[in-house]
Amino acid sequence: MVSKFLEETIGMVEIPELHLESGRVLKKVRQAYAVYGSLDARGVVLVCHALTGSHHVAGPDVPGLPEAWWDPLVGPGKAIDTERFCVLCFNVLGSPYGSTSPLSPCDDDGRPYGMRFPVFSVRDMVKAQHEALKIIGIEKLECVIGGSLGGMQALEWAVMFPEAVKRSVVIAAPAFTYPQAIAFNEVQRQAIMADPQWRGGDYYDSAPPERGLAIARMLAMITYRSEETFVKRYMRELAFGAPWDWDGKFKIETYIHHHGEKLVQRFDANCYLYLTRAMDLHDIGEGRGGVKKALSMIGGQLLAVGISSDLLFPNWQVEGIVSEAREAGVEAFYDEIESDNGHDAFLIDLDQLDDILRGFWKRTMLY
Ligand SMILES: CC(=O)SCCNC(=O)CCNC(=O)[C@H](O)C(C)(C)COP(=O)(O)OP(=O)(O)OC[C@H]1O[C@@H](n2cnc3c(N)ncnc32)[C@H](O)[C@@H]1OP(=O)(O)O
Ligand SMILES: N[C@@H](CCO)C(=O)O
Repeated sequence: MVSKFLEETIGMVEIPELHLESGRVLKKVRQAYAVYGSLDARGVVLVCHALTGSHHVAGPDVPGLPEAWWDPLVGPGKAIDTERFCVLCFNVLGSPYGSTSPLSPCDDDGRPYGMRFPVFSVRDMVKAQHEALKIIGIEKLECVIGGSLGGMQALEWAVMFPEAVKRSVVIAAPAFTYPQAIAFNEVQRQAIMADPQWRGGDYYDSAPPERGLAIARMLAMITYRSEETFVKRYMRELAFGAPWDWDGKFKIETYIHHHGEKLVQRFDANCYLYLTRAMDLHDIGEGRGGVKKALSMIGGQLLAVGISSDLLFPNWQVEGIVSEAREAGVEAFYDEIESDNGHDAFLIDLDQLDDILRGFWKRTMLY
C-alpha cells in the first residue's frame, strides 16, 4: 500500500557497552533515532546529521527537537523516497538531543558528565550506530548519506563496515580534517572556555556559558556561508545606528548575532566542544596505512559531493576523496553543488542535491 504521508517514529536504543577509540568504555549508551517509513521496506537508507542537527530529518516539528533539516529531500516520492525505503537517522553520540552525551548522568555521582565525558571520534559515533542497528535488527544499508559531520560519518561507515554499506554519499566533508578547519573549531572552543560561566564545564546547576557559545556560532556562521552571499545580501549596509558610536551595527553583524542567539536556545556548550573535537579527529587514514588504503576497504559505490563556495571543507578536499578512491579501485563519482551559499549549501540548495541524488541512484541502479 502506498502511503501519501510521511510517518515518523522516534525511538531509543540502549547499547550495554561501547568501547571507544581512546580506550575508554561508556556503559548504557543511548542512541536516539527517527524512522521514516516501514522497517519492512525493501531496504534501509541511513541518514547522518551534522554538528547541531538532530535525528529529526523531515516532517512537522517534534517537541524538544530542532526543525527538520532535509524535509524537501526525505518523504514519499522525494529523492530519499520513504515509499521505497525505510529511512533512519540516529542522533549522534555526544549531541544534546537524546543520545548519550556530556549532559548524561555520570555513574560516579549521577550528575551530568560535563568535561568528564570521554573524548570520542567519528568512528565511535559510527560504531555506536552500528551496534544500535544490530539491536534494531538491521544488517544491510542500501545507502548511508550525510553532509559535513554527517558526511564524515557516511565515509567512516563505508570504510568500517564495507559488507553492510552498498552505497555511500559524502557531502561537503573531507577524508580528514585539514588544519584550517581545526583552527576555526579551536577559536570557537576557546570562546566557550573563556566565558566565566563555563566553569570548566560544570555549569549545569548555574547559568550556562551562553555568551561563549553564541560567539562560537557567530564565527561558525562565517565559515558556513561565503563572501559572495554576504556581498549580495548585505554588502556594507547598516542595520541600525552609527557604527562610529558603537551603538550601530552592520547587517552582517546583526546576522551573525542572530544566529548566535538562536543556537544558545537549543544547544549545549559542552556538547559543542566534544562534537567539534570529534570533527578535528576525523581522519579515515589514521591507523589504516593512509587515506588510499582506508578507501580501498570500501565495498560499495561512493558519491562525494563538493560545494563550489565551501570555505570550511573546500570542494578540492571533497574531490580528493574520489580521485584517491578511484586509484584504490573503488567505483567512485564526484558531483558538485554550484552555489554561493557556502558550506551550508547542503541544507539550502536542495533542488540541486535532489538532482544529484536521483542521478546517483540511476547510475548505481538503486531504482
Ligand atoms: C544538517 C544538520 O544536521 S544541521 C541543522 C541545520 N540547521 C541549522 O543549522 C539551524 C540554523 N539555521 C541555518 O543555519 C539556516 O537558517 C539554514 C541553513 C537552515 C538556511 O539558510 P538560509 O536560508 O541562508 O537562512 P539564513 O542563514 O539567512 O538565516 C535566516 C535567519 O537569519 C535572519 N536574518 C537574516 N539576515 C539578518 C540580519 N541582517 N540581521 C539579523 N537577522 C537576520 C532571518 O530573519 C532568519 O531568522 P529566523 O531563522 O529566526 O527566522
Ligand atoms: N549548519 C549546520 C552544518 C554545519 O556543518 C549545523 O549547524 O550543523
